[in-house]
Parts: sequence; structure tokens; C-alpha cells
Amino acid sequence: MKTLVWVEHDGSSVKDATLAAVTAASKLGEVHLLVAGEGVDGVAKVASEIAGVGKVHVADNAAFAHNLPENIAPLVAELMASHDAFVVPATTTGKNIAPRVAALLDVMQISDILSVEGDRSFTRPIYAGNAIATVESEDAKLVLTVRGTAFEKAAATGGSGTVEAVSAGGDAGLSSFVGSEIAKSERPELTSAKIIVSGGRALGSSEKYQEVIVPLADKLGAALGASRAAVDAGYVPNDYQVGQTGKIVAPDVYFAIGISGAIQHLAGMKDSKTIVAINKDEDAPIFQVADLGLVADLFNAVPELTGKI
Ligand SMILES: Cc1cc2nc3c(=O)[nH]c(=O)nc-3n(C[C@H](O)[C@H](O)[C@H](O)COP(=O)(O)OP(=O)(O)OC[C@H]3O[C@@H](n4cnc5c(N)ncnc54)[C@H](O)[C@@H]3O)c2cc1C
Repeated sequence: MKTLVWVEHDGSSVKDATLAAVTAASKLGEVHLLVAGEGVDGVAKVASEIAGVGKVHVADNAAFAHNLPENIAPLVAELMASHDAFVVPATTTGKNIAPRVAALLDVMQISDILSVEGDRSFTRPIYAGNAIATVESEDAKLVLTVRGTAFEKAAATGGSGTVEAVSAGGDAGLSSFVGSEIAKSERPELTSAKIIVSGGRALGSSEKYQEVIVPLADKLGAALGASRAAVDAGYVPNDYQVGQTGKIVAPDVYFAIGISGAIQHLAGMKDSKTIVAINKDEDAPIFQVADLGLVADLFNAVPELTGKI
């Protein structure tokens, strides 16, 4: 089977989630990559060095500069004439492209796969991760989104894929790029951080989040996260949210501070290697998934912990 993996990049480097998608694709067969963008020779070279990659298709065109899915999906659909499966990381942009490709190919999309069980058989979470479904496809072409935390990352070096320019595609004339405001932070990205410190509703305000959660994260070099309740209450921006409708994370260590452990939150973090929970209610559901639990008032315990690190 020939697979085509869409490469998520920032103009110079390949995002980690792509490396996990490459591992998933390699379980199906030969791995080809698609690097789309403007001025992407450098990224194409980086992509060609990913272990196990056979070919890198490079679509260098101003129409692909901002990942407008309306432009990228027809390009992919054309390339799919010579591929059997299209694979993307289940990131915001990946999830914006894949369904359009599935629609153009008139096949179903299999979302958020956790494992490859056979050529056409995959597992994926349902009911907020409380059950795992095995899904088989009989479609002529496969369209898959891959949960990054479920697959090891392919080695970024050691490969020697051939690079081939693609002339297909261009501006579909359906959308245009207006602008973007990207939050800048020195901190590690939430989805690839090794340590995450998340705060919940219990913090009570944005000031308390800054005062209690941020210093602990600073000491640990951690990314910042939050429950939806904390986001909805305006303590932190939207992109901090971990959970079913936020980011799916699986760091080495996840701190859940003043978070009850609702199933929608657990759906986003329960695969973390070590979960540390601090909550004043010993019956809080978070303690059912925690490896280390501390029943305490966070306003005392967290500053004390931060002070001791
Ligand atoms: C469709 C849908 C999607 C959702 N998606 C998400 C999602 O992606 N992510 C998400 O997080 N939620 C999501 N939710 C919301 C989820 O159901 C919960 O409402 C939310 O996670 C609760 O956030 P919390 O744990 O911060 O608040 P609470 O449930 O209010 O918990 C606060 C906790 O803090 C503890 N506490 C209070 N004071 C202190 C103190 N001084 N010291 C220590 N502990 C203290 C309390 O004992 C309690 O356990 C979703 C809900 C729905 C319906």
C-alpha cells in the first residue's frame, strides 16, 4: 500500500505530530510525504531525512502558503490517484484538510486512529475515550487522521527520500488568507511538552492562575494547561484547554491542580505517563487516574511545592 502523509511544518521544521503520523503510515506500507507551502525547499529537505520516507512530493506555490484547506485538498485528491491512503496528524490543520479530501474522493474518513490493526483495520476512541472501536474500511482509498500521542515519533534523521516537485493544484478561488494572530510563548508547546501544569476552576481568577500555577510551570520548564471551566471563566486563553474539546496530550508528567477530573478532561490527558493531582476533595474523580495524589488546599500546597523545587 502506498501512503501519502501531509507534512505539518512552520516553514523550516516539521512538527512532531507529523512524525507520529509517519509511524502510523509506515505500518500500512510505503511512506510518501507531501510538503505544501511557499518557499519550502528547506522543509522538503528536512522531510526527506525522516526515517523510512520513500518520496517527498513538494508543492511550492503561493496558494499553499497558509495551509488553506480549500487549496490543499484538491492537490491531495490529485496525488491520491497514485496513493492508497492519505494520512494526517489529528491537529487543527490536519483535521481541516482530511475531511475535504475524503469528500473529494467520496470515501469515509477514519478519525483519530490509535493503532493500525491490519491493512484496513484501525482502532479509535469513542464516547470521549471510554471505549475503543475497531473500524474497518472497504473504501478504495483510505483517509486517516492520527492521534499523535498514540504512536512513537519516527526518527527525524536517517532517511533518504527522493524529492519530487509537484505542479498540480493552485488557488481554488474559494478562500483567501486575511491574517493570523499567533500566540508567542517561550514555553514548550502543549501537545509536545514533556511536563504540563494545568489549573482548574478552583483557582478562581486569572490572577490566581498567574500567581499559583505559572511559577510552578516556570520551575519545571513546563507547558501551561487548563480545564474547560478555567478557560470558560476567562482565567486563561482558549488554547490552554486540555480535553475532549481541547488538546489531547500525553506528557511524561501531568499536574492537574484544582481540577475535578470530569470525563471530558480525562479524555485529553489520561494517557499521560505520570499524573499528579492536587485537590482538596479526596473523592474527586481525578484521583482515580492519578499516580500521585495530594489531598490539600492548592493555595497552600502549590506554593510550598514550588518553593521546594
Ligand atoms: C461536550 C463537552 C465537552 C467538554 N470538553 C471539555 C474539555 O475539553 N476539557 C475540560 O476540561 N472540560 C470539558 N468539559 C467540561 C467538563 O465536563 C467539566 O465541567 C470541567 O472539566 C470541569 O473543570 P474543573 O475540573 O476545573 O472544575 P470543577 O469540576 O468545578 O472542579 C474543581 C475542583 O477543584 C477542587 N478544589 C476547589 N477548591 C480547591 C482548593 N482550594 N484546593 C484544591 N482543590 C480545590 C474541587 O474539589 C473540584 O474537584 C466538557 C463538557 C462537555 C459537556
